[in-house]
Amino acid sequence: MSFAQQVTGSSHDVHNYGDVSRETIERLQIYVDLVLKWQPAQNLIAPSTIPDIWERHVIDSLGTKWAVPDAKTWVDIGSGAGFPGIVTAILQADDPDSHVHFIESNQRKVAFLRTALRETGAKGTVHPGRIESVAKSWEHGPVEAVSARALANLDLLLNLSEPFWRTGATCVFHKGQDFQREVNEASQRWTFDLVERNSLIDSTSRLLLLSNISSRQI
Ligand SMILES: C[S@@+](CC[C@H](N)C(=O)[O-])C[C@H]1O[C@@H](n2cnc3c(N)ncnc32)[C@H](O)[C@@H]1O
Repeated sequence: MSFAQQVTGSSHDVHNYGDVSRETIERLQIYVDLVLKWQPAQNLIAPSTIPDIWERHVIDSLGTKWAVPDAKTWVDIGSGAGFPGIVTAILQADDPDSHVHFIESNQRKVAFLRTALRETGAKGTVHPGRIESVAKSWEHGPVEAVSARALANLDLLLNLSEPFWRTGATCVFHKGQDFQREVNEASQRWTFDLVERNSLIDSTSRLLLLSNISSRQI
């Protein structure tokens, strides 16, 4: 059975979660088709999640942009196959002032992300390399939000994204059921204002929105 044949959900499922235009649905479909096409060679997502790609990856990623709807400029760190960054870029594809920057160290995923941007018509720039070095030599101005999913614990995420939140970005981090322990640990090194949002697909997971961040070690 091909990967496409394994998929149980469809683009129509997106309508159960929010108001999304026909053009956005079409772009999301192009993106999902591309992930499935590249999956055999690139192993972009965990094979066990392919049947649920719409819910587990696409719909889960919609929550990022919807959590900070006014943010137009984003950095998505450790982008992988583009969840949530490509979904964010697709949601704001019609806004001429919007832009998503992707930072990814794996060259094959960099190639995939560039192809996904081109084929969906979403706006963004892919920065190949490690977050630590790309962020430290950042020359693209401040961004309004920084996103990450399945990358690192909260303490490390705050370290990695410091060059972006220092210039005013709100952090939007997807976190699993261990989120409270991560918040407690990170609170020992950082102060921040925190808003918790339920994940769109899973009542035990959260989207953590952090702002007014500073280090306790001065
Ligand atoms: C587990 S994947 C998650 C990808 C995507 N955010 C998702 O949720 O599907 C983590 C990705 O981050 C990338 N990555 C990990 N550490 C990195 C670093 N220090 N700099 C840049 N990319 C990194 C890996 O190459 C990988 O593609």
